[in-house]
Amino acid sequence: MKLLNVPVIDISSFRSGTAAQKKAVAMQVDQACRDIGFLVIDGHDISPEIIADMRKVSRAFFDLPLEEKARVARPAPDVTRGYIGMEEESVGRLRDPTATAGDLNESLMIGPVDLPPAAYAFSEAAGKHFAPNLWPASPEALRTVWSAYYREMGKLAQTLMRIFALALGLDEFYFDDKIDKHISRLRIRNYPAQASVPVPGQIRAGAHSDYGSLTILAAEDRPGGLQVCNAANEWVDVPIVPGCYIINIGDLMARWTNNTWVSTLHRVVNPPAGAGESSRRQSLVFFHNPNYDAEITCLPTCVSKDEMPRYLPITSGEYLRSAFVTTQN
Ligand SMILES: O=C(O)CCC(=O)C(=O)O
Ligand SMILES: [Fe+2]
Repeated sequence: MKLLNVPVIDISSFRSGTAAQKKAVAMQVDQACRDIGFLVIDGHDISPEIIADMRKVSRAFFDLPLEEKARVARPAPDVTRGYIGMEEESVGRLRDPTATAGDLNESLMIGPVDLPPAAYAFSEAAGKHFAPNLWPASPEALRTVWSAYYREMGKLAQTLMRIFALALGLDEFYFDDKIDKHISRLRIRNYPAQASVPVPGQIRAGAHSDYGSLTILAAEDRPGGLQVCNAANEWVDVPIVPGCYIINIGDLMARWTNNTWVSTLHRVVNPPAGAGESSRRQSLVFFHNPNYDAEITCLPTCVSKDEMPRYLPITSGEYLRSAFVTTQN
């Protein structure tokens, strides 16, 4: 029986357990990634303080007047840095070109905070994956807090990729050298309370799947939250468990696994009319992406000898570049 709801998995015994305990965690993760593409993890070691600091400085940024926020506006559609205002993007448009209403959130986004050597980071193949970050002048602490959080997310993503490797029957460290110069993005989304009724079809974030290897999301339990489309084609709420992260795999991981794992559609729905100020919601979203020169070629354990892989090999950087250009997300 396929999982139709998102499971909660404690990964602490992967970090400190025996080989058998690590394998047991990996097997649970494998089932979640095959069946629904989402899991909630407990037992990560990210401190509650850094999450609270992230929430505080990010909220202070979104509370600034629009002119201030616009000083760090995204410089061009294919540069995934900076501020994107309310209704400026529609993440559902790629799958549904009739989804013309803009999403009811605003966001601020950064890329890598520690650069690899210039010859690698600024080569032609690197494209804009190491474009400079646009740091707002206020709040002053944002840069330090966000940089520290980005680094923490990179470490947690490495642990998750090790779990993924075991789950896929590979050596635990299989992905390590493919993610040691990762081109991940950290994006904080602010979903304000809704003072007026949205236009038909307009929601907080339209139905989409993520692009990269995996996403690490700290959500908030507020009216108008995250839903995932399960294997029975029903929208189910993703559980918000205090202190836990929501993890999902992206399209690149599905491709890497030859669709053994699923990158599922998800969306953020509106709060009920009149829900009031308590429906303001903030998401800390870390989109993990492998090194730009990592070859995304069908994993050896995801295809049998007499079968052809479904996809041609492509580099992570080229795959993501074309996804950003298509959707301007
Ligand atoms: O805010 C959320 O809960 C999810 C946001 C999301 O799916 C995304 O940013 O890709
Ligand atoms: Fe998403």
